[in-house]
Formats: sequence, C-alpha cells, structure tokens
Amino acid sequence: MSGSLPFSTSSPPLQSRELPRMPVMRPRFQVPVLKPLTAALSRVVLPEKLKVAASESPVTVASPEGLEADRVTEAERKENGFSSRRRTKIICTIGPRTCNFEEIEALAVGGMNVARVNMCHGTREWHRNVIRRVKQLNEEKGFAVAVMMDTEGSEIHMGDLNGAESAKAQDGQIWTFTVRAFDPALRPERTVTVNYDGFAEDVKVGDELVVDGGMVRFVVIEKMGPDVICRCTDPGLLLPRANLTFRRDGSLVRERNAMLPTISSKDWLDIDFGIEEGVDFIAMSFVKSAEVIRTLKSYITAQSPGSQIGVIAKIESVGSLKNLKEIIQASDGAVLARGDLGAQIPLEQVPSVQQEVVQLCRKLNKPVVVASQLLESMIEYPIPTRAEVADVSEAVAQQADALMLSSESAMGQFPEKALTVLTSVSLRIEKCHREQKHLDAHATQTDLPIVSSSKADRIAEEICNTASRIANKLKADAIFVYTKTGQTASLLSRNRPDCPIFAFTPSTSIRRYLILQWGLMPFCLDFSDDAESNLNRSFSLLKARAMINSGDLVIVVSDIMQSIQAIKVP
Ligand SMILES: Nc1ncnc2c1ncn2[C@@H]1O[C@H](COP(=O)(O)OP(=O)(O)O)[C@@H](O)[C@H]1O
Ligand SMILES: C=C(OP(=O)(O)O)C(=O)O
Ligand SMILES: [K+]
Ligand SMILES: [Mg+2]
Repeated sequence: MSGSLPFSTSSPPLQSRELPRMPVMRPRFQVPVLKPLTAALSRVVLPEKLKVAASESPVTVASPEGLEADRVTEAERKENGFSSRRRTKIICTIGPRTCNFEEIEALAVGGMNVARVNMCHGTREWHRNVIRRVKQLNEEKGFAVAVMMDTEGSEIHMGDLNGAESAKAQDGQIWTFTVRAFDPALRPERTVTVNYDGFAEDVKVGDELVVDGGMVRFVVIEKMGPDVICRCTDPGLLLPRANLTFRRDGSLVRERNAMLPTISSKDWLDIDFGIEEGVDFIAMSFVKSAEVIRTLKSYITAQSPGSQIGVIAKIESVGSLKNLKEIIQASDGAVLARGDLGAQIPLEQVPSVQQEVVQLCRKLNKPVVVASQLLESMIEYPIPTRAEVADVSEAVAQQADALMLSSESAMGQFPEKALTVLTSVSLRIEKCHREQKHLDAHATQTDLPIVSSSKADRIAEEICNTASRIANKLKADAIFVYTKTGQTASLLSRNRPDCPIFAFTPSTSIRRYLILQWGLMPFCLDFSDDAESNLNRSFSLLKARAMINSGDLVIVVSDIMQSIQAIKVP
C-alpha cells in the first residue's frame, strides 16, 4: 500500500457543515509517500536449526499448503517491504455505509484488521448478516479480519430518531425529552425518547442535559409528567441513540448510572447471539468492575467451552477509571472509548487518561484500542483536519495496539479514505519512531515490569524480552514465533520490537485473537512432528508470497521448546 493519501486535490465542499464546531474550509493535507526500506544484512548470522516440538493437536488450515495467508499483509509486503509494514492495527465499525459484501471487502482491502458491530444500533438480523459476510470474505478471499461485537450497555441514551440519520437542534430551540412510548409515526416534532424510565423523575429544572459528550447541550426549563422540556444552549446534530448525561451545579449526576447493571437483559441476549455467531471479541460497554468481566468470561466458557472469545473492557466512565487496574487485569484487552469518557470527565483530562490507559495495558500485557473521533471531520469531508492527524499520530506514537473508526466508517461519506489516513499516518509515525530510536545512541529498550505470576510464564516472558532485544540489536528482518496459546506472541508484541512478528499457530481462533495486537502477523500453520520441516515450510511459504527473502535474518522463538535462534533465510 502506498503511503500517500489518495485525496482529491480539489477543495472541500463549501457548504456549511451539519456538524458543529468544524471549520467550513480547510487547506489540503498530504502525507508524503513512504519509501520502501531496504534491509541491510551485513551481519554474520547463526544458521542454527529450530527445534520445535510437534503440536499435539494439528488443526484445520485454510489453504492446501497449510498456510492461511493474509492478502493485505502480502500486498503491503510487496509494496513496502518488510520493515515498513504497519504495526498499528485498525478496527472499523460497520454501519449502514459499509454493510454490504463489496463495502466490507473494500475495507478489508484497505487494511481493516477487525470489523466492529455496535449492538446499540440495528437489529440482530442486520448484525448476523454483517458477521457472516466478514467470515465469508475470510474463507473465500483469504482475508484475516476478526469480528468484535460491542454491547449496548445500560447507560442512559436517546431512542432512535424514527429511522432518521440525525436531527438538528438549533440554539434556543425548545425540545422535549420524554420517557413516553410513541407509535413512531405519531412522535411529535422536536421530541426525543429516553431509554431510562426514571429519567423524568431524576432530572431537575436547571440541570444541564449533555448529548454525546457535549456535541449538543440543553438546559431543563420545565418538567411535565413523563416529559422534560429543555432549551438548546449548544446547537448541533442529534444522532440516534446518543448517550445522555446530566449535570447539576457543574457536576456530573451519576448516581443513576452507577446503579444500572453493566450487562442488561438485552445485552445478555446479544452476548448469546455473539457466541452463536462466533465473534472473536466481545467489547463490554460501561464496565465498572473487574467482577463483571469475570462473570462474562466464565459465562462464555460455560456456553462455549474452549472458545477463544476475548472479553474487552471499554473504559468510558468514571466507574471504570476508579477500578482501572483490576478491570484491565481481568480482561483480554481494553478500548479507550473517548466518546462517552469525554462526557463523563472534563475533556482536558482525556489525553492524560489515554496515556495512562495505554501504558497500563502495555505493562499488564493487554491489547489496547484508542477509539472515537479520531477522524470525526471525515464523516463529511474527504480530508482530515491537522488536529485529527495529530491525534492519530499521538495514539500511534504511544504504541497503542489499535485505532478504531466509529461513525467515520459506519455512516460517514469517506470510510475508505478514513482508513487510508489511519494507515498512512501509522506507517509514517512508526517509521519515525524506529529511526529516532536508532539515532539516539543511548536509547535502550525500556524495561517492562514483570507481568507473569508463574515460573513457567516468567521463563516465556524473559525469552520474549531477550528475543526482542536481540532482534533489535541485530536489526533482524522478522521474528518468527511458533505458539499454541498465543501467549508467546503477545509477550513479543508487548516489547514493540523494530521488526514485524510472524506468529504461527495451529488454531484459527488463536490466529484471529492475535490480529488485534501490535506488530503481529498471525498465520495458521498445522505444526507437524518435524520441527525443521515446520520452519522450512514457513520459510518457503512466506518466500513464495514475497513476505521474506533469502538472506533475511529471522529470530525464531518457540513456546514449546522455549528457545531463541537466529537464522538466515536459505
Ligand atoms: N448497525 C447500525 N445500524 C445503523 N446505524 C449504525 C449502525 N452502527 C453504527 N451506526 C451509526 O454510526 C454511528 C457511529 O457508530 P458508533 O460510534 O458505533 O455508535 P455511537 O454513535 O452510538 O457511539 C452511530 O451513531 C449510528 O448513527
Ligand atoms: C466507542 C465508544 O462507545 P460507543 O460507540 O458504543 O458509544 C465511545 O463511547 O467512545
Ligand atoms: K456500544
Ligand atoms: Mg461509548
């Protein structure tokens, strides 16, 4: 994939945009083309043989050669060469704009690693179709796209707008927020339903009603039974099912939210649906405790023994920040969901919370996703703002595992261009990061705290830390890891080494599970009894796809033999 942004060179449209607080005209932005890096291989290497023990359970593999190749990886490798392969993963929310087969395929071609469906919106039938299309694409066209299902959660939100994509609230306009149920056709104009029955009782005249973290604001001027009459004080677009918070005397009123269950009865049905459809990750909205993560994990184990569904904690409320470490420790990863988080804490605190969450996840060896409003203006415009590019750059520089598109891909006008921006910015910033590290003679790998609790895990951890250090020092072209559980691959990724990590696993579900993690290119390989032949097969298969070349230096790690070897590709 080229590093340049294929944006139109014409100016953005001149009409004033629907979204508030966005500039009407913006100058063009372009990221220069990335030059392929050539691997300098002057070093003497140790042509030792890898001794990988045979897998006890050889597993299904997609292609006849025994390797399920990722088309995008292959294309990127061909164009960019090894070292400029994108390490930061990309999640795209699938919505009305991107839900048919061709549209999902276009995102997969553009580099989507994970497709997210948000159970806040749409029907289960709609989501089933999307999930099946992603799986069909993987099976028929050789992509490797994982599926993440995001629960609705039970925070207070507006109803859907009778099918309208949005509604505009003007300054000073009077709107009614109500807990009454309407026949959709009979809903009066400027009336919004609220999902929480206690809403009309809980709010008080004078309270500030904040929609979607401040995209629109109202003040409560009167209460009439189930209806709360409000005046718009900050105009903007109301989106279906937008989150609602209310503030009293400048502080967030959150007692009600604190009492709502994290997993509603509707969420449980959605979770059953997700397990049935074989999603790879379930992201739990508005997590408040580690306990609820453990509850879901044991439920999944009971419902679907041996399944590899990862439970991801969404950090998006004051409650989640209070128990941050325990929540992350209990989960299989975290999403920093800045949309709702920004509604619950002052906006100026979001960047420092982001940094804290990204660092903590790395310490605890859990993948972390930075989500929401990364390229918000691209919902309407084909180019991002400089501020958005800076925001994306910051998340990439922090070495988050993944970036996530929400509205930009779900209902925006330029989903593929938004994806291209994330790809180009990621490649550029990752490259700068590597170059900067090499220029700084004193830069050494920052020591990561010990994460393992058992002796066996500790051995694997030290092997991975050492293998990453060796790979960096020898300027290796790749790390190969043979892993049954995926743990060794994660521990390598945690080190954020300079070269890409090819992870070979016999399990298709472990493979998809690893897709979310920084720098990992997971493949399915049905390990045979002969370790040397496994290695040779990996070499020849990757060579045939131009993903490695003769003479490349590869550091090989095996979680079965607990070994590290430096091998020159024959
Ligand atoms: N399955 C869907 N059906 C209809 N609209 C959707 C769907 N998924 C997402 N959207 C639209 O895309 C927007 C952005 O998606 P997302 O960020 O996941 O949700 P939210 O805005 O509720 O946080 C939503 O507000 C909604 O308008
Ligand atoms: C990603 C988020 O969650 P959702 O889109 O489900 O509201 C968010 O709040 O930023
Ligand atoms: K959600
Ligand atoms: Mg949210």
